[in-house]
Amino acid sequence: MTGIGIDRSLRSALAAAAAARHLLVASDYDGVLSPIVSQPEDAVPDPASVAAIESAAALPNTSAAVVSGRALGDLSLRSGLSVDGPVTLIGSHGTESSSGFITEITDRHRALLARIVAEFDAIAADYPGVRVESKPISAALHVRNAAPADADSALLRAREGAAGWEGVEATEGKSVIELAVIKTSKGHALDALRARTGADAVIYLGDDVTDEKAFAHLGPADVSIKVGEGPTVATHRIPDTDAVATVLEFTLIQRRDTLR
Ligand SMILES: O=P(O)(O)OC[C@H]1O[C@H](O[C@H]2O[C@H](CO)[C@@H](O)[C@H](O)[C@H]2O)[C@H](O)[C@@H](O)[C@@H]1O
Repeated sequence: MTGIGIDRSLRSALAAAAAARHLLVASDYDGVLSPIVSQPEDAVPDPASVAAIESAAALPNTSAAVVSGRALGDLSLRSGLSVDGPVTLIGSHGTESSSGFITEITDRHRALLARIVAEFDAIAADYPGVRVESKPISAALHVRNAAPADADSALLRAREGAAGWEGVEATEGKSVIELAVIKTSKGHALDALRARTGADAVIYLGDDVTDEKAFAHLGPADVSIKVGEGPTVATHRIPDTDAVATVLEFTLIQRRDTLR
């Protein structure tokens, strides 16, 4: 793998990061390791990307992580990566880690989450194809499989209703609105990972709105890579999950060369 398919500026940024004393390779899951599909439970990762991440995590002075909006257990199940394994898994948009919740969940949080789920269930019941995903600190209203007018109405009801309740944090992503009962930030999760690993360079790949918080926490020695279309603060862009595998394999080869 020579990095064919990724542009020269990204190749040289990856090579520079791969020469760091300690490298952290971190990636989003949906839309990055796995293509976007109709049903969340059908999201299967590209085996080449997972193999490259696992191989990176096995190298000296090199750490690897997957940072996802999915619940931690679901992320482990879909990715095939163990919660206790060498690749660190972070779920719930940076709020759940393999060592437990980063923020404590109280009875008030649980009660608010139950109200959100009930509200989402009521919305979903009115629009065929709309479904609710319930997670430890949030609920997601998925509209990908609804007729366009129904999808718009369902999202509007969520925006004008529960999204405005006190203590609720709303995030919109790919055909989804998600309401969380505690503040989430993939950026803070990356900061914590950087501090824990002592990484002096971070490579992060993401495709969605919540990944922008991660990109915003990266500095000049890091490499931020947006996957697909849409506005971004990332400094590099690649088209799809095939290119993700190319980037991860190229990074692995560069890192092995550095360590040789
Ligand atoms: O942070 P990520 O790993 O990208 O997770 C973001 C959300 O991903 C999932 O939903 C998205 O992917 C589904 C499967 O491709 C797709 O059907 C859905 O339309 C997308 O919004 C997941 O279900 C959510 O919990 C994550 O927050």
